[in-house]
Amino acid sequence: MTALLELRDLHAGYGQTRVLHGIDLTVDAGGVTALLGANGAGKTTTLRAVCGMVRTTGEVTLAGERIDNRATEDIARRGVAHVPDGRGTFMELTVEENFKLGAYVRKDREVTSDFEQMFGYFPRLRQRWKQQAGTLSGGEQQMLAIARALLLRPRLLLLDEPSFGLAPLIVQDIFGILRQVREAQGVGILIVEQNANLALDFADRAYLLETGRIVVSGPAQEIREDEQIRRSYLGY
Ligand SMILES: Nc1ncnc2c1ncn2[C@@H]1O[C@H](COP(=O)(O)OP(=O)(O)OP(=O)(O)O)[C@@H](O)[C@H]1O
Repeated sequence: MTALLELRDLHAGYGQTRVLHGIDLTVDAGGVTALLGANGAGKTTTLRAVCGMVRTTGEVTLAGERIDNRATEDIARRGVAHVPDGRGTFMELTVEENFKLGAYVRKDREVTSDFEQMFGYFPRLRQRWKQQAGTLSGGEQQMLAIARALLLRPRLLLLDEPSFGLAPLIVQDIFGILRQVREAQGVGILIVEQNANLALDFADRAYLLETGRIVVSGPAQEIREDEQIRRSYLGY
């Protein structure tokens, strides 16, 4: 399979604080890669590094093209959509306005049919169309954030803890939809999750990050079935 995203010897940090110390990671085209690790390991920073929100050294390659240290907007135009932790929706705007912002970089006329496609995935968003995003439930906000990212028609979707703070049934719903999206749109996904079980179930490939370094990597299924890895790193 061709690599969609490749990180090679990636270093990143904030000012004097170095957070990532040489990460190698791959997302296959149409594949799902999970990035796991304890609080503060550098998972969010890795996603930020991919979409140009922190300064990096090393290589970030999207479908064979270097994107490291480009502007965030330029990276978005090349097909990278980011659903940050805290959802990244515009809380004071309505669902409709958030949808329109999601599609803002698109110049084609198919946006309206993509709105319909999003309603197919997330019927509740149609019912909440004129509602302010800040007044939606946590699950609806996560759905809106994912829909908004998908309206970019990304090649790569970066998801930062999509299950955070949500009830188990909603989480199941959202992951069910992510599976459909992956099949229907062939989008590659890099997902950060505290819920290792959930992420390993969803992903084909996984990496375990510890204080800015990858300590375990491999097929998600193998990691899920490895009792020693589970006990040492995942705490279950
Ligand atoms: N804007 C920032 N300025 C300075 N340090 C930061 C900033 N953001 C994160 N850090 C530091 O970088 C380190 C890694 O943080 P990061 O958010 O990437 O970890 P994480 O693995 O995503 O953790 P969590 O699961 O808690 O979100 C932490 O020590 C954190 O304090």
